[in-house]
Amino acid sequence: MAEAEPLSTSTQDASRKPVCLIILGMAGAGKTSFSRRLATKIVDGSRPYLVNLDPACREVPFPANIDIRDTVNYKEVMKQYGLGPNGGIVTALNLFSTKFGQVVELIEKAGQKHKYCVIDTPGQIEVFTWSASGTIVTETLAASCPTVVVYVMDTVRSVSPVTFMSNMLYACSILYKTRLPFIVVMNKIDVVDNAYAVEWMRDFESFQDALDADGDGEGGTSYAGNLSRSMALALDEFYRDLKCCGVSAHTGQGLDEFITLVDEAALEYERDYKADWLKMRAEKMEEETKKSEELKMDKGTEDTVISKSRLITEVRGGREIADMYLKHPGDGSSSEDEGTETMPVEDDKPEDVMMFQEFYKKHIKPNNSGSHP
Ligand SMILES: Nc1nc2c(ncn2[C@@H]2O[C@H](COP(=O)(O)OP(=O)(O)OP(=O)(O)O)[C@@H](O)[C@H]2O)c(=O)[nH]1
Repeated sequence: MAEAEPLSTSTQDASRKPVCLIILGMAGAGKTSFSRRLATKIVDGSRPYLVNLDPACREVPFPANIDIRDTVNYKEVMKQYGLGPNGGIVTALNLFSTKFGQVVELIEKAGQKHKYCVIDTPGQIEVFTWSASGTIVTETLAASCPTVVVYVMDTVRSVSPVTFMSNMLYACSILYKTRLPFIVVMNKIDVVDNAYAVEWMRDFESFQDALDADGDGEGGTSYAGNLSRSMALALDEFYRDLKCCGVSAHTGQGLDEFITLVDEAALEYERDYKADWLKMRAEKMEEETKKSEELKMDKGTEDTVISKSRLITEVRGGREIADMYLKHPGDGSSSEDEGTETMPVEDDKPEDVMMFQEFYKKHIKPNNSGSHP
């Protein structure tokens, strides 16, 4: 395997980009606490550049350089568009992602002073991982900076083998979706040592034993237990090259090992992933250019060509497309209205019926062929 160039450590290097760490994990796993802990870590003379992407958090417990809450008021979004909390978070993130190109420019510049950029994401993992905005954010970052996905797992809750398996399946799905270097951070080791989790990953038998021993819990021979058993086999490949370490966001234990893994992952990005990302980006751009050219060719004259900018920014009635996008399907109707369909008003006035019958007699032949007289 080709040796990768080590990353420059000079703080004066204008072309150096920071290593971006996207912090993901299930609600309460400790993403924000871990980000706060990283915020205090000085590496090569600098602390990380910090980005908060959680629009709904009451306060950010670290000095964020970029905070989504400065751009999008999540409560206002909920109020204006009649959304619930989760709809508000998704919409706020969607709005922010339209500006993410500018955010990346700031992050790129930050590379001159900061070696790492830590990006904390919303509490509900699916809001980021399975949303269009999450994909835009991840792809925009990965196309310009070394990017690593950091999956924070709650080591205390994962002592249940079924919960552990749920975490691993989630982590695996994110790894294959993002196709980026990946680190599993087993958090809260000040409460429970993560050795059990490492053993379950390395030794299939020990995980099976844990499931058997969990007979009274969700494991044993229950449906979830059996599913976990078969999944453990499927995940063998995933575990093989997985980078993982135990940390405590509270005490700072394990942070040095984590930084070592991050540096390895950044080299891996340069060596194994960057070329793919650049290729993917070039292909996407080529495809877009081809599509817009095809559209022009298909439509021919200027009159019939749909203006692309008009399509993107405006819809019928002159409303901004963002307004339409933000409009919640439930807006303007109470919950009691759900499921009732408005029937078109029928306008069968007697004079209209007579007119129609006269028209019918005049124009339609008795054999109902529909041909004109
Ligand atoms: N003992 C211990 N508790 C921790 C640690 N990290 C986080 N916690 C606690 O776990 C809880 C959740 O931590 P957060 O940092 O808010 O977790 P999160 O994943 O950001 O949560 P959401 O964004 O709200 O989903 C808090 O009560 C933290 O104090 C740790 O390393 N050790």
